[in-house]
Amino acid sequence: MKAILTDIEGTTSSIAFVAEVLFPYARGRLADYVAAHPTETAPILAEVAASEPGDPVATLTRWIDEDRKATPLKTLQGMIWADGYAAGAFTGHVYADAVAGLRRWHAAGVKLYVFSSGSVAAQTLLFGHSDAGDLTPLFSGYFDTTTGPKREAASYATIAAAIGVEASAVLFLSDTPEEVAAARAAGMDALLIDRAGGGGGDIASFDEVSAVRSPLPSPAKAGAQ
Ligand SMILES: CSCCC(=O)C(=O)COP(=O)(O)O
Ligand SMILES: [Mg+2]
Repeated sequence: MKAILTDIEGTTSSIAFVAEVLFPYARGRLADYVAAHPTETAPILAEVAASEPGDPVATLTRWIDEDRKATPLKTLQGMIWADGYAAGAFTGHVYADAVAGLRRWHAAGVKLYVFSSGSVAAQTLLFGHSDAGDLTPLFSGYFDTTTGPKREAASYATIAAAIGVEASAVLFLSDTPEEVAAARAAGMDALLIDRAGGGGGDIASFDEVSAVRSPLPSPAKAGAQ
C-alpha cells in the first residue's frame, strides 16, 4: 500500500460537525457574504443561475438544506468557513483514531491524500484548524469534485494518475458504499467505514484498518516504537 485516500464527512470527521456546525454557519452568512464579496462570488452565482433559474442565493440556501454536493456551493461554503476558522468560531472535528492513524501511516511513509465533496480550500481549512492542531503536514494532496464525482470510477482513476501510483496501491476509506464501489471499480482497494458500528461496514474506526490490511502499522506496534 503506497497511498491512502480518505473521505472526510463520516470518515475522518463526524457527520454532526458538518451538518450542525459547518452547514448552519455558511447558511446563516450566505446572503451577507455574497453582498460583501460581489467580485469573488459573481462567477459562483452565475454558475448556479445557469443550472437553475431564479435567485441564486435562494437556490444555494436550498442546496445546503438538501445537502447537495454541487461544486459551486462547496466553493462558496469554503470561502465562508474561512471566516469562521479565522475567527475561532469552531475548529475542524477529526476523530482521535483518525488523527492517530494518519500520523502513524505518515510516519510509516504512506502518502496521504483527501478526496471530499468539500472544496480543497475547505479541506485544508478543516485539517489546518483541527481539534488536534494543524494536520496539513501529514497530507500530500487534496482532491474535490473538480476532479470528478465521488461516485464515478473515472474520478478515482484520475486521482491515481495524478498522484503517480497504480490504483491497486491506493487504499480508499469512505462511509459511503457508492464511493467505495466506484473506487473498487477503478482498481483501488477500498474499505467502508461505519462509525456507528452497526456491522454494515468493513471497519468502525481507523484503528481497525491494520487488522484488515496487515502491511499497515497497527496502533499497538506504533505505540511500542
Ligand atoms: C471539507 S469539509 C466540508 C465537508 C463537506 O462540505 C462535505 O460535503 C463532505 O462530504 P464528504 O465527501 O467529505 O463526505
Ligand atoms: Mg463521506
